[in-house]
Amino acid sequence: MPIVKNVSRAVSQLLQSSGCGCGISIVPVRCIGVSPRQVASDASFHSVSFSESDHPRVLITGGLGQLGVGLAKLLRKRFGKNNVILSDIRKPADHVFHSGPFIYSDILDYKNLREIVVNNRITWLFHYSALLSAVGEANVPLARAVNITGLHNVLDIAAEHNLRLFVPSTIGAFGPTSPRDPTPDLCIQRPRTIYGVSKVHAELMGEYYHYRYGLDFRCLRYPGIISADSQPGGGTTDYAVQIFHDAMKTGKFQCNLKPDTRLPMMYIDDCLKATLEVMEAPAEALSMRTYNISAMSFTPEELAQEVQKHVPELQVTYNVDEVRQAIADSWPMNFDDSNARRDWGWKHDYDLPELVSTMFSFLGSDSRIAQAN
Ligand SMILES: NC(=O)c1ccc[n+]([C@@H]2O[C@H](COP(=O)([O-])OP(=O)(O)OC[C@H]3O[C@@H](n4cnc5c(N)ncnc54)[C@H](O)[C@@H]3O)[C@@H](O)[C@H]2O)c1
Ligand SMILES: C[C@@H](O)[C@H](N)C(=O)O
Repeated sequence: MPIVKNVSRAVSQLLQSSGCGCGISIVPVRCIGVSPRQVASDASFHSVSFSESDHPRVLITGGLGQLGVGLAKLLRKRFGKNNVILSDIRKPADHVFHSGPFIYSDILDYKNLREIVVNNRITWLFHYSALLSAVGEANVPLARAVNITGLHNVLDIAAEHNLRLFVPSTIGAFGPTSPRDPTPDLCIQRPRTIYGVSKVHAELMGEYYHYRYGLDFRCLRYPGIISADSQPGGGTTDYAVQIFHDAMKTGKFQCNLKPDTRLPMMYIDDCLKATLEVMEAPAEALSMRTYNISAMSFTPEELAQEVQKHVPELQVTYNVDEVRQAIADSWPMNFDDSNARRDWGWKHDYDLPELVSTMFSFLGSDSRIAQAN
C-alpha cells in the first residue's frame, strides 16, 4: 500500500511539524475530564500482580457470550490467569466469576472503558461485544449503538493507549452482490443487515486507524461458530448448535433454515486458535489486516445426516424463519481463506465428522447412542 503509507506519513509529518499548539493529535485522543463516576475498575481484580512480564495484559469485551469464556480460558492458559480480564454488562455465572478476573464494562461508557484499560495496564483488547444478525434486525437502534458507537469507543481507546486490537468480523459482512461460492477476502461488500453493515464499518475503520494512526488492528471474518458449552447469542447460524442439544434432549429438531441452505461453519476451538494465532503473528507476516478464515461448509440436511450417525432416531422438520432465511441466502456459501493460510499459516483441525463427534463427546451422548444401538 505505498500510496496509503505515503498519505499517512505526510499527514503525520504535517501534524508534528505544525507547532501551532492547536491541540491536533496524531492519535484520536478525546478531550474528557475526570469521570464523575468513580468506578472501582479493578474491584474484582485484587490478586493481580503488576510485576513486569512479557505477557500481554488482556481485556475481552462482551466476554460472556458464546465465544468469550472459551477465549479467556485459552488466553489464561497461555498468559496466566490474572493477565486476562473478562468483561460484560451481564452477571457472570459462578464458575466464570471464580475462574479469573471479571469486571463490569459497558462499551458505550467511554470513560469507564478508558479507566479499565488504564488501571489494569491493558495491552491487548479483544472486542467481542456485539448484537448478532437476527437480534440486530429485531432492534436496529441498539445494534447500531453497540456495534458502531461501541466500536468507535474501543478504537479511540486502543489508539490512544497503543493497544493491539482484535475485532471479529463475519461471513455476514458480505451480501447478495458478493461472490458467494467462494467468497474471497476482497470483493463487493454490500450486506443487507445492520450487523453486516456494522462489521464492514468495523473492518474499514480498523484498517483506517491502522494506516492513519498506526493502530495494530487485526480482524478475522469468522464463519458460524459451533460450541458445546456455550449458547449462541441470536444469529442466523444458531440452528447448527441447537440441533445437538435437541438431538440429545428430545430426539426432535425443528430447523429454521431450508434444508439446502449452505453456510461456512467452524468448531469453536479452531476459531479461538485462529484468533490467538493472528494476534501473535509478526506484523510483517500480515499482508492484510482483515482475513477470511474457513474450516467447513454444510447445509442443515448434511449436518442432520452426520448427527443421525450418532443419534439415528433424530427426526428433523423444517419451519423456515423468513428473516433468517433471507439473511442466510445473502451470505457466502464457501469462504476462500487462502490468504490466511499463506500469510500466517492458518490451518483448521475440525471438519464435519470431527465436529459432530466432538460435540457429542462434550454433551455426553454415550447414553443415547447406547440406547439407539
Ligand atoms: N458466534 C458466531 O457464530 C460468530 C460468528 C462471526 C462473528 N462473531 C463475532 O464474535 C463476537 C463474539 O460473538 P458471540 O457469539 O460471543 O456473541 P454473543 O451475542 O454470544 O455475545 C455478545 C456479548 O456482548 C455483550 N454486550 C451487549 N451489549 C454490550 C455492551 N453495551 N457493552 C458490553 N457488552 C455488551 C452481551 O452481553 C453478550 O454477552 C461478536 O463480535 C460477533 O459478531 C461471532
Ligand atoms: C455468522 C455469525 O456472524 C453469527 N453466528 C450470526 O449468525 O449472526
